[in-house]
Amino acid sequence: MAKPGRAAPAAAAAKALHDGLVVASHGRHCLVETPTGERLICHPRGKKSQAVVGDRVHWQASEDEGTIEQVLPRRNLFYRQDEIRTKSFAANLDHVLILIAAEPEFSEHQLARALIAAEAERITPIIALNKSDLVEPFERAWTKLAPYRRMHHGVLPLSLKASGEADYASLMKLLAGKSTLVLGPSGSGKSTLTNLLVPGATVLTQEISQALNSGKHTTTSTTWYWIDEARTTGLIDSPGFQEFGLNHIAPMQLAGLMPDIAEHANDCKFYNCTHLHEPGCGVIANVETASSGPGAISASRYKIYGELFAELSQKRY
Ligand SMILES: Nc1nc2c(ncn2[C@@H]2O[C@H](COP(=O)(O)OP(=O)(O)OP(=O)(O)O)[C@@H](O)[C@H]2O)c(=O)[nH]1
Ligand SMILES: [Zn+2]
Repeated sequence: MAKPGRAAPAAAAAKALHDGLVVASHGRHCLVETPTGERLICHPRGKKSQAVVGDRVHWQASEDEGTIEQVLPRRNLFYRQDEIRTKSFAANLDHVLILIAAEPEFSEHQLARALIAAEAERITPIIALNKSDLVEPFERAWTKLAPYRRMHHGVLPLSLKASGEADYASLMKLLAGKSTLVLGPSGSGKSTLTNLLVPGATVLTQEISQALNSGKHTTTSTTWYWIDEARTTGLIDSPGFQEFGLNHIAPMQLAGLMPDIAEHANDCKFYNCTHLHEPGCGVIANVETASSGPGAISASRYKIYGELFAELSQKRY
């Protein structure tokens, strides 16, 4: 039997805290990557501090798996919240890339909601419109996106299937050295994009979800991929773009989170203007009309503002 004094260094080694990055999560299990690139399954310690993809953690070894001892402070957390639950997508993001396509037709509401959620966490949104090879539907979608092309950083046109190489270059200009969450409705080309940027991503995802769920076939969970070998550019894939709940946002915050509306929200007569009906409202005065010039707030964006304001005012606490 080892003398008590001898056991101390081994016990200390087992208790050592290591740095890690959460690269996938399934239920309460996570896949954690070490600074040298090894990956291991970790479980949270107790009920608190559920880690999400993108989290930096301190973990401790326990046999061949690990325990997450601490989730380090996050710089942001991208999530949606409806009446029933909160769903966290990922933490510590530089960008949210919203991928929509000429076909199937995208929902402007959904797009506006995702942009507001990104803005609320100070994450730079990038909008990309895929399938530019489908000329007519692309033209229609491009026109519908006019207010969005003037905001944020414009809209990036893509044709992921037809001109992958050129798209790879234009995407990498924006994404290099950053961590980016990809979101988009079904059929917009998310898998095509992920496989273009990370060849073999689909296979990797299957392996990860099997590891996290003891080999059972599961729906894909949120997964972090490295685009480059040096592991500086991260791409995060996440299922689920429907029902983008914004219950965590107060109605009076909304205008500030919609850049085209925010631009005029300081020109109102009343400091607590809701921009819905007040006289002397800078927003209402700038909503596009038949005779308004460029730079006006689009009627569809103002309508979405009103609908969201009503929805968020009704929420129950
Ligand atoms: N015409 C055209 N089709 C494309 C383009 N990019 C992707 N597609 C097609 O669009 C369909 C959907 O692409 P996916 O990459 O599977 O889309 P997804 O967003 O992953 O879809 P889900 O798996 O349903 O979430 C596929 O049939 C692709 O081949 C493009 O640039 N042009
Ligand atoms: Zn106003």
